[in-house]
Amino acid sequence: MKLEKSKLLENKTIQISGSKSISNRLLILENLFNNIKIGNLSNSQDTQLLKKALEENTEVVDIHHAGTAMRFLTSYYSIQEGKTTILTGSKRMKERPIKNLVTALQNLGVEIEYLENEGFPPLKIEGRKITETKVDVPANISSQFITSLLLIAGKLQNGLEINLVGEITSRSYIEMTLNILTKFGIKNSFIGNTIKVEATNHQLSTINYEVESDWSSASYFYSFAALGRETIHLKSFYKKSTQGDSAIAEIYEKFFGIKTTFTEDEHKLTLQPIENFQFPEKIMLDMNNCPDIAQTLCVTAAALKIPFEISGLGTLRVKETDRLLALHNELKKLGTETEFTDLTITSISFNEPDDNISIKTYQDHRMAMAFAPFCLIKELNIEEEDVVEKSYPMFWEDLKLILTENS
Ligand SMILES: O=C(O)C1=C[C@@H](OP(=O)(O)O)[C@@H](O)[C@H](O)C1
Ligand SMILES: C=C(OP(=O)(O)O)C(=O)O
Repeated sequence: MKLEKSKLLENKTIQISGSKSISNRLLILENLFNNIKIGNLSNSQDTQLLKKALEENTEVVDIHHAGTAMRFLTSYYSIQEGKTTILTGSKRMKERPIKNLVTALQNLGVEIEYLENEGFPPLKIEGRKITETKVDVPANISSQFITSLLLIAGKLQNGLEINLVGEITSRSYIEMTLNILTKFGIKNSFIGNTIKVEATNHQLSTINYEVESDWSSASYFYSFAALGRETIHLKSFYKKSTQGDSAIAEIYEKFFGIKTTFTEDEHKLTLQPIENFQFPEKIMLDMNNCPDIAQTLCVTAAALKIPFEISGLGTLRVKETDRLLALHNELKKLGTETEFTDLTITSISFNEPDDNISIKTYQDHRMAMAFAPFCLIKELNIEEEDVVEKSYPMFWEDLKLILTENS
């Protein structure tokens, strides 16, 4: 996608589709408990793939790049008694770890076989009735393993007690899952490192669940507002969100002077630049709780030439691509040199951007969307633009509503 140097139009409103994370949890629960009417379901490819897999119920399921779908379905198929499922995905999915989840399910009595490499998809899953009640799960690689078990926990004969071992990563996503279980009437507790979910054999009453729009998608508009210094409105969001990425509002107010106000009746956010805002000398931030907005922030900071040191990023290396390496490579083209470890990325220097910038996206939707706001500074090309489909298929269309190609 060739993006000309553009200006941000004033006071435009963007309607963002439902949260991918919430939608994917609801689809699994809907299938297990059948008591929900979902509104504003995510239009992301990941959600569509999960929906299709659940509807078609075939023997071989290819989930492409959808990490949550891969992880959530692993537990889901584990309790489909008497059914054998082969669960596979894209080339990258076969490099994304799943061992901690598979071992937990094996310890609960499920038969799961690795069909290619030990610890990675594809998997052959023999569905079973799980009667065991306790399991240990290392919590430092991906919170999706824990959510996956939590989503089936209420359906197990005796409920489930999960002991989280080690440091807990992406904790906000575990809390989101528990919050949704509570809304469903599935009793749970999270004390210290132990999560307990009660068996839910009784009939649950039907609920209407209106999915809040996706805060990870909203993050790109915070970046546009920070660079373009015009007001943008976003719908449909709630004041108290269950999405950890809603931290973007506080982060962008503190570091980039973008104030968020909320209009209750319209579920609308207004992102308004604070006049004469004094940018910080350095941004130091732990983003372990909101890893999906780390790329957004790094590009905004790079574009504004604000030094940054972002930590808590261990999971970035095993997402759609190695996001730390991808950021390091592509920020260079914007003139920003960085260094990174397994957990951090730090800016070293800011120079002039390249003449002809062409950003590689490494099959990662967030690389494409995070770099797009740089068009407010200089024209650039975003390679393989279709990657945005994974979470935000309308992204390029929506940009047309807020940009004028006019330097
Ligand atoms: O549970 C979820 O919906 C997600 C959890 C996070 O993954 P990790 O726990 O692997 O960091 C996040 O990055 C992903 O986009 C969605
Ligand atoms: C990491 C992501 O997704 P997943 O792990 O579900 O593939 C993401 O959307 O940024």
